[in-house]
This record gives sequence, C-alpha cells and structure tokens, in this order.
Amino acid sequence: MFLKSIDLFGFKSFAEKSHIQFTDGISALIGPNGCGKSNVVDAVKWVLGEQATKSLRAERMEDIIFNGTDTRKPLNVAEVTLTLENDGVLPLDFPEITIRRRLFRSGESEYFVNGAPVKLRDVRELFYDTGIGKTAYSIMEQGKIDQILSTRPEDRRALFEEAAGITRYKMRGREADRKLERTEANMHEVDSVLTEVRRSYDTLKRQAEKTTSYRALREEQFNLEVDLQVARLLQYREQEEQFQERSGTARQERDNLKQAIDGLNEKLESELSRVNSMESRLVEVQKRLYGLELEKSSRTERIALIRNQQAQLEDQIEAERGRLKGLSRKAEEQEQAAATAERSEEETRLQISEVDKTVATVQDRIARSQERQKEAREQIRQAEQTITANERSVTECQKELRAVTDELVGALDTKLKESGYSSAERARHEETLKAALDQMEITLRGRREALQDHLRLGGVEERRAAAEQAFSALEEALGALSEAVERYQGAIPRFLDDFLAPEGTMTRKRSLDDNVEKLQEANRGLREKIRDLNEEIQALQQTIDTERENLEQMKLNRVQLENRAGALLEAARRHRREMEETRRHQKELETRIEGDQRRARELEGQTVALQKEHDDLARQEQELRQELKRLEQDIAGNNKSLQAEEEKLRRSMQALAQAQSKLEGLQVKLAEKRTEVRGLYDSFSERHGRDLREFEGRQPSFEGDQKQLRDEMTRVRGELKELGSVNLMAVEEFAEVSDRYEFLSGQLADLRTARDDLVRVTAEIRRESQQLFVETYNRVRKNFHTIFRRLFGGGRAELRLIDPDNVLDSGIDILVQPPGKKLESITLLSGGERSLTAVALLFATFMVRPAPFTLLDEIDAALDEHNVGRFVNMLHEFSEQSQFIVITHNKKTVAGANTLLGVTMQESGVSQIVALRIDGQDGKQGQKGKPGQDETDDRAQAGDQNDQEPQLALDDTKE
Ligand SMILES: Nc1ncnc2c1ncn2[C@@H]1O[C@H](COP(=O)(O)OP(=O)(O)OP(=O)(O)O)[C@@H](O)[C@H]1O
Repeated sequence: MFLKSIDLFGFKSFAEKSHIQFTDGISALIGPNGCGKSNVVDAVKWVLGEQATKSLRAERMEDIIFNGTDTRKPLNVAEVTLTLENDGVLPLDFPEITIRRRLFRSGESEYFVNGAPVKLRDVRELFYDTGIGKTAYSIMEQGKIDQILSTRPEDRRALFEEAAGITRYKMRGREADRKLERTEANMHEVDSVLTEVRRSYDTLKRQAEKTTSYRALREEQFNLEVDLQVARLLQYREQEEQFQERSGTARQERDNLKQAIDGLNEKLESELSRVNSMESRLVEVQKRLYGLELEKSSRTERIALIRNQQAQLEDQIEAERGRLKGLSRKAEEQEQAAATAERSEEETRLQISEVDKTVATVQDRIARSQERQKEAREQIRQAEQTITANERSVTECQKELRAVTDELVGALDTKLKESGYSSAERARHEETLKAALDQMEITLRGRREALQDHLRLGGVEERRAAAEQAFSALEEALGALSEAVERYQGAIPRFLDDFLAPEGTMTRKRSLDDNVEKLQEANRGLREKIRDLNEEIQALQQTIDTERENLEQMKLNRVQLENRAGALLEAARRHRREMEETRRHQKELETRIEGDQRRARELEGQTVALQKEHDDLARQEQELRQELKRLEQDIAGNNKSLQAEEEKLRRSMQALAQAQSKLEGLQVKLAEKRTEVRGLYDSFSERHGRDLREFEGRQPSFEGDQKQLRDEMTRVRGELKELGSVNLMAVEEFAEVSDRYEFLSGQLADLRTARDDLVRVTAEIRRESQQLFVETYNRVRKNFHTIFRRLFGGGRAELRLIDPDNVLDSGIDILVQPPGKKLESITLLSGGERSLTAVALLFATFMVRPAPFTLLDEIDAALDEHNVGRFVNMLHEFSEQSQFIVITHNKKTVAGANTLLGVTMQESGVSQIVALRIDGQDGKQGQKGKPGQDETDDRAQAGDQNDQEPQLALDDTKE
C-alpha cells in the first residue's frame, strides 16, 4: 500500500483545492518557512482521526479551517482526502481506498471511506496494526521524537504495540474487559434480584398451599350455603302460597260489607243534603244578620268618626287662621327690610360715584405730572444737545486758538528777530529809566524841602531863587528822564501794538478765549438747568407715586363699596324673595282654609246620609230574625231521623274495619314472605356475587334437613378459622414469582457462561498480545542496537522493560552509549544525538513492521551533514519497503529524494503545491544516486570505527 495523493480544501493555509500527487519511494516536500509544509502532515493526521487539537497545532478544532487573509474571506469548511493504493494491507476489498474527513465551522464533522459515510471508530479500526494512525510511527515530527525519547517510559509502549500488531488485540481486550465488567455488574444485579425473588418464592409457595386448602373449604361452605338457602327458599314459597289463599277470602268479605255501607251512605247523603240546605239557609240568614249588625255599627262608627273629623277640622281652621296672621306680619317685615337694604345700596352707589370722581381727578393730576415730566425731559434733551453743540464749538475754538497761538508765537519770534530786541538791553534801559526816576524823586524831594524851608524862613527873593533853582533842577531831571524814556522806548519793539490791534492776532486770540469762556459758562448754566430739571422730574415722580398709592387705595375702597352695594342689593333681593315666598304661603294657607271649610260642609252631608242608612238596616234585621227562628225548628225535626240512620252505618263500618284489618294482616304477612324471599336472593348475590336462582333446580350437595346443614356449616367454618389469615392472591402471585424466578435463574446461568467466555477470551488476548509484544520488543531491541551503531558509527543502545513480569503494561526505558561515551540516559544526549537515536528506533521498528507510508517532518533538522548522509542512505534502503514523504530544508535530503514537491505561498497566506521533479520524468533523476556515495564514505568511516557494519535488511532478525 502507498499513499497516492492528498486532496486538500480549506484546511489551514490550503484555501484553494490542492492536489498532491505522491510517487513510490522518497518524496521531499520543500518550501520556505511558514509556507504550509507541516500543514500537509497535520492534514494526514487529521484524516486519520486525530482529535487532539494540540497535536494539530490548533486551539479549537475549527482553527484548522482556513481563517482568511487580508484579501480572502475565511472558509466555512475544511476537507481532506487521502487516496491509498491497497494491496491487502487494509481489511477492505478495494484496490484503491479514499478516506475523507470534512469539518464545518458549525462543528459538524464527517468521515467517508470510499464515499460512504462512516464513524471515526471505523476509520481508526481500519488502520489498526498497520503502523499508520495517530499513535503509530508513520508520522514522525520533531515533537514526536521528543515524545518518544523524553516522555514517561510507559508512553513509549504505543510504538512497540503498533509494531507488534497488538493495537487491535488491545482494543479487543479493552472491549472484552468492558464487557466483562458490564457482565459482572449485570450478574451481580441479577443475583441480588434473584435472592430477593427467592425469598418471595418460598414464602408464596407456603401461602399458595394454604390458599388452596382455604379455597376448597370455601367451596364446600358455599355449596352448603346454597343448599341451605334453597331449602329456606322453598319453605318461604310454600308459606307465601298459603297467605295468598287466605287473603282472597278476606278480600271477598270486605267487599260485601263495603257494598252495604255504600247503600246506607247514599240514603244518609240525600237526607243530609236537605238538612244541609236548610242549615245553609240558616247560616246565610245568620251571616246576613251578622253583616247587618256590622254595617249598622260601621255606620254608627263612621258617624262618630265624621263628627270627630268635623271637630278636628274646625280646630285646624282656627289654627290656620292664626298662622295666616303671622305670615302677613312676616311679609310686612320682610318688605321693610328689603326697602332698607335698597336705600343703603343707593347710598353706597353714590359713595362709589364720589370715589370715581376723586379717582378721575387724581388720574388727571398724575397725567399732568407725567406731561410735565415729559416736557422737562424734552428740555433736558435740548439742553444736552446745546451742551454737545457748545462743546463741539469749544473744541473748534480751542483748535483755532492753538493755531492762533502757534501763529502768534511764530510772528512774535520773527518780529523779535526783525526788531533786534534784546532783553538785556531793555533791562539796562529800564535800570537807567528807574535811576532817572529815582534821581528826579530825590531832586523833587530835595527842592521841595528847600523850597519849604525858604517859604517858611526866607524872603521873596530867596523864595523865587529857590523856586527857579527847583524848577531848573526839575527840568534837568525831567530832561534826563525824557532821554531815558526815549531810549527805553527805542529798546521796546513796536510790533506788539500790531498784535494788539483790533484785527491783530492777539485780539483774535483774546476773542477766541472769550468765546470759549462764554461757551463753557453757557454749558455750566445748562448743566445746572438739567440738574434742576432732573430734580423736578424726581419730585414729580414722587408725587405720581404717592398719587398712585392713593389711587390704589381709592380703587380698593371702590371695590369694597361695590361689594357692599352688591351685598346690599343681594340682601334686598333675598328679602323680596322671602317676602314673595311668605305671600305664597299666605295664599296657600288661605286656599287650604277654604278647602277645610268645604270639607267640613261635606262631612255634615255625609253624617245625614249615614244616619238614614242606619235606620234602613235596623228594619231589615227585624225581618231576618223572624226567618231564622222558623229554620231552627225545621232542622231540629230532621236531625232526629238522621241519627237513627247514622247508628246503623256506624255498626256496618265497624264490621268493615275488622274485615279490612284482617285482610291487611294477611297481606303484611304475604309481603313479609316475599321480602324474605327477595332478601334471600339479595343477600346471596351480595355475599357471593351470584344469583341464587341459578341453583334452585340443582341437586343438593348434602342430603339432610336444615339443622343438619347448619351443623355441617359450623364444622366447615371451624376448619376455616383454624387456617388463620390467608393471602388470597398467593396462588397467582406464586405463579408469577415462580416464572420470574425461573427466568432470572436462567439469566444468571447465561451471564455466568458469558463471563467465563469473556474471561477466557481476555486471557487469550492477553496471552497472544504478550507473546506478540515480547517477540516484537525483542526484535526491535536487537534492531535498535544494530541501527544505532550504524548511525552513530559504533556505541551501544539498549531497550529495557521496566517491569518484565508485566510486559503488557510495563514502560520501556532507553539507554544509549554513543561511541566513546558512558552508557547514559537519553535525556543527557545532544539535539542531533537525540534525533539520530529516534531515527534509529524508528528504523528498528520499521524493520519489524514497515509502515506502508511514512511522513517525516524535519527530523533531519538537528543532524550535521555527515549524519544527514547516513540518514538519507537509510531512507533509501527502507524506501524499497515503504514510501517516505520527507519535509526538509536540508539540501542533501532533498537531493536524495525521488520526487520533489514544492509548497509555495505565491499569494500571501495561501499555500500552493508545485511539482518540481518527478523521478523518471525529468533529467535530474540521476541525483538519486548521489547520497549513495556519501553512504559509501560513511560506511567506510563507520567500518573504520566499528569492526563490522551489519548489512541492513528489512528485519535483521530474519537474517
Ligand atoms: N486555519 C488557518 N487558516 C489559514 N492559514 C493558516 C491556518 N492555520 C495555520 N495557517 C498558516 O499556516 C502557516 C504555517 O504552516 P506550516 O507550519 O505548515 O509551515 P511550514 O512550511 O511547515 O514552515 P516551517 O518550514 O517553518 O516549519 C502559517 O503561516 C499559518 O498562519
């Protein structure tokens, strides 16, 4: 058998339908990291029934479905199909077998073998002991190597069991164990039920025997009772017939008496009817008399009643007249009250109109104040406008003033320069002028004092001379002063006068200054006016507020007055209504008085009529009393003859009563007998559920009279009592339990046989498994050592059963000794050594039972060039017996393959298969021979190290 092809769709990175065609020999699956090579191995494991997601490198099973890329959407189904060529390895009669597994994202999973749906278990069983399968060695990955070498020795057994072909046995063994367990549990269950049933069986058996005796006695008792009851029945029937005969005779006697009585009764009835009619008339007359008396007394009573009513009516009329007076007084009072209320209402209305007038005045005052406020505000507005205009003019004047000042300063400067004015010179001239003035003052004071002295002391001449001297000194001083003034004037520039001229700059400046001053003064006045106006507005507002408050108060008063007027009007109306009501009552009362008076007159009329009727009735009474007397005499005469006839009838009636009671006595006895007969039937059917009539004609079971029958019954009853309590259903229950007992006993026996068979089968399976295991183990052990030495170029490898006495459960230890090293546990080996050891164990197993195809996923990864050569050579040797699909990155391994299959990811995330070289189909097939050369070298080297390299065959134990 070999793996022909794998078809993948939607499995992991195989988003497209991919077909991988394999050939016999060695196929290398190559491609860059992550392109999906190991996914192919996962796909094979998955089809073969792998359920452990970890082993498939997934978290959940649905992770194996293509989950999309940047450009592709995820798929919802994954499907992988293996096509195998079957040369009899698989237990199916087909040359080609396809195994398919499909998984939907919903979790639904399907398996098909050659297109037919099967269960997972079927797929697994198909590959038992073929070396293929999830636990087998046909799929060897790095992880598996670790598993073989590192995990617990017990876990390694699977490899050997698969090689020994005992997986199927083991499964059967487990199945048999499970069955055995189930059978024993069933046996236990059946046995406990049987024990229980057995207990009931014994009890019920005893009870059933007792019940049988009981039933026989009960039947005897029943027959005796039937005999007794039938005897009684016959006795009752006889008595019944006798009573019937006697009843007939008594009935005849009674009927004769009845006839005689009927004749007497007829006669009596006719006489009685005559007396009765007289008595009826008598009663009638009596009734009439009684009626007349009643009518008479009724008339008397009615007359008295009417008289009474008349008196009451008169009292009532009197009282009503009094009430009428009271009502008219009340009406007058109400009218007065209404008039008073109407007057008050009118006064209040007048007050309201006064208030309205005041309100109008106040409102007018408020309006005027508001008008004044408005005017004041308008004046303020105008003043403010004027202020603004003035301020604008002031600004303009100031602007002009600045210009004039600038002009003035400029002109002054120019003129000063032009005039050559010097302040120092002017100061000097001022000093000179001042000195001349001082000199003149001194001269003036000196001359005046001298003149005064001459005037006081001197003569005229002296006075004249002094005056002349004084004047000439003054003229001299004046000359000097005029000179100084002239010089000073010469020093002062003349242009200032031009400035001060009416059209001069200074005059303009002054006029502007005046203007500004006037405008500012006007604004000050206006602002004052505004302040005054605002104060006036405020004062007006206060007045308005006060007026408004007054107004509100007045309005409030008005509302109160309105309310009062309304209340008064309402009161007046109420008084008027009440007055009308009183008047109406007055009228009603008057009408009632009139009615009462009318009624009093009517009552008087009635009294007269009733008195007349009373007198008529007294006359009729007199006539009837006479008739009554006559009738009483006639009735007394007739009653005497009736009494004689009645005596005769009484005697006949006595005789009839005796005859009747005799007949009734007989009929009671007859009915009693009949009841007794019915009682017999009923009590019999009640007690036995059967009809006594069934037994009436039958032969008695016992010959004897009723006493003997009763004695016999007593005997049977005594025997029944002796039996004690009886389970009435015991016989039927016993039959049931007995059936069950036999059935369960049979079942227990069957289960015992089945258990013995299963024990035997299990023992056989264990024996066979053990034998096969030991054989295989020994062969693998031997092969392991040989291949280890070949791969390592020497050394030693050993397998050891941890529990040799229990080979079927024992773990297997691996001990290796690479050349030149100590014998050590595999945990101490290097990565490469570990790989080589695993490969050695794999091939050692292969030699015993080669797997039809094997997938090796990068198990050469840790090997150096030299060891890869050895590994490839070994592959070649085994490729005769098995098909190898090798995933590798190693060139040497690639070169050793017959077929090269490329896995690429041209589209990112989507794996694609490319057939690169198929052995025999392209020119590179010769490369297959290359690794052989290495092998020669290796062998040469190995030969150097080891005395002799064993020639490898399929199984060296066969050599
Ligand atoms: N459900 C899935 N859908 C799409 N792609 C998946 C899915 N599961 C795994 N892959 C992709 O498969 C690739 C891994 O493939 P695989 O392990 O087979 O690579 P490889 O060729 O064996 O790489 P290496 O040589 O490194 O061992 C990853 O890129 C991963 O994203």
